[in-house]
Amino acid sequence: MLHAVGEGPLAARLEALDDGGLYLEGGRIADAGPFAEVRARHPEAPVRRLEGGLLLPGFVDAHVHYPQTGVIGALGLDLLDWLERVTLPAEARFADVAHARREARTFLQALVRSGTTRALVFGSHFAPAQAALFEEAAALGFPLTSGLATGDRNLRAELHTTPERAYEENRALIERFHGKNGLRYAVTPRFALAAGEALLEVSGALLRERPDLHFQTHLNENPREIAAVARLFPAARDYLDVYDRFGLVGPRAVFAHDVHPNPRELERLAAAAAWVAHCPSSNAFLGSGLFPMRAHLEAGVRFALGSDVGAGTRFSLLGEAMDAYKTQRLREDGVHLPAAALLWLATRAGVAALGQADEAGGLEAGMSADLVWLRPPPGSTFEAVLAHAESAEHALGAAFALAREDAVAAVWIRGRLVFARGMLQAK
Ligand SMILES: Nc1nc2[nH]cnc2c(=O)[nH]1
Ligand SMILES: [Zn+2]
Repeated sequence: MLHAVGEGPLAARLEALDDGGLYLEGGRIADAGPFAEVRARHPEAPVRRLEGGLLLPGFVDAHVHYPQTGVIGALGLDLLDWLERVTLPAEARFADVAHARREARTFLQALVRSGTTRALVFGSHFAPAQAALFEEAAALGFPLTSGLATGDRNLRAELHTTPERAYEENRALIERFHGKNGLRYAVTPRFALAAGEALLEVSGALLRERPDLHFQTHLNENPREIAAVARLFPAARDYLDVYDRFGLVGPRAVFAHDVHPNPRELERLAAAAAWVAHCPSSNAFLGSGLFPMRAHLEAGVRFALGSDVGAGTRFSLLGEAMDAYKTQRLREDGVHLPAAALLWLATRAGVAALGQADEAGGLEAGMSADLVWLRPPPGSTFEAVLAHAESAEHALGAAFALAREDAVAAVWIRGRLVFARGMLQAK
């Protein structure tokens, strides 16, 4: 078993035990260490043996879209055309709540089968569809942070709301779900291109009324998008400033992408202790660009990893970590990311972005028992490489390169088995 420790991606170290043991109590890790020692301290406890493979903390996805599972893989488009031609039509179908509920189940299953045990999820534009997601997450015991996506221009008419309606629907959803059953609410205007001033004002008002809410949106993803935002908000200094003027830039905010920031925006994100969700497979897929990680690190801007499904090409945070690594290899100023940094980004960074760093992200005593057991499918390349791995770094590197959904053997959230290969879902 292994996890990453340390204060940031570049300070991260791996802690690994060949024959480790965890003692679970009330959904938490109550004791951890070498198996023989943990066993000796808890001689009566029932034992579940996990032979082979790697036991890791569950992954945390800091940016993923609930209504977009079905659009993964729509080739050949950049952000604005992809939204108009493929994604917004698919999202319009969530007006049908029966469709939405089926998709909510599929979406949550896709997360857990990929080893994701917590996530910040971009919601649907339809309040009943959003309620269905919260209900399904509560039924599964998935610690979801999410909110109603809102926009009042430049989408499709069916997806548009009004500032008044957005306020009322947000309030009702917050009342029903926030802080209950492990669910948390995030105010979620889609992006500045789709949100008029009054809608952004409503978003700020909701955050002022309830300072324990989270906030998420998109930022600086694509040059055409950035130019359009500048035309819509001529008084704003830059893209981030559009949000800042409405009180939306703070430590509980997560801005997806930020592929093309200017130095002022980086400085402001750092000063506000806001988070960026780096979504490498999406940025490659839509041709949005190569994330300037060094500039974020040098400015002191914190970032986590997001799959950004459906522009992202799979739910696996192992895959996103590999793509983050490759993206840096492709930049002249790229940051070298060792295995410990990638694991830190896939676990500790996401929980910190969600304000849950003390709750999950590692295997130390006191943490929620959110676990993923990777075991190579028999005959797989992952199995062959793992057999040769002589260090935890190499084993983990093989997992980032090769392990995807089919290598996830079992997943626990708060100590409860939520997925085991071969079973639809273990309750
Ligand atoms: N990648 C991505 N960027 C967006 N910007 C606004 N909406 C979206 C979306 O659905 N996906
Ligand atoms: Zn997104």
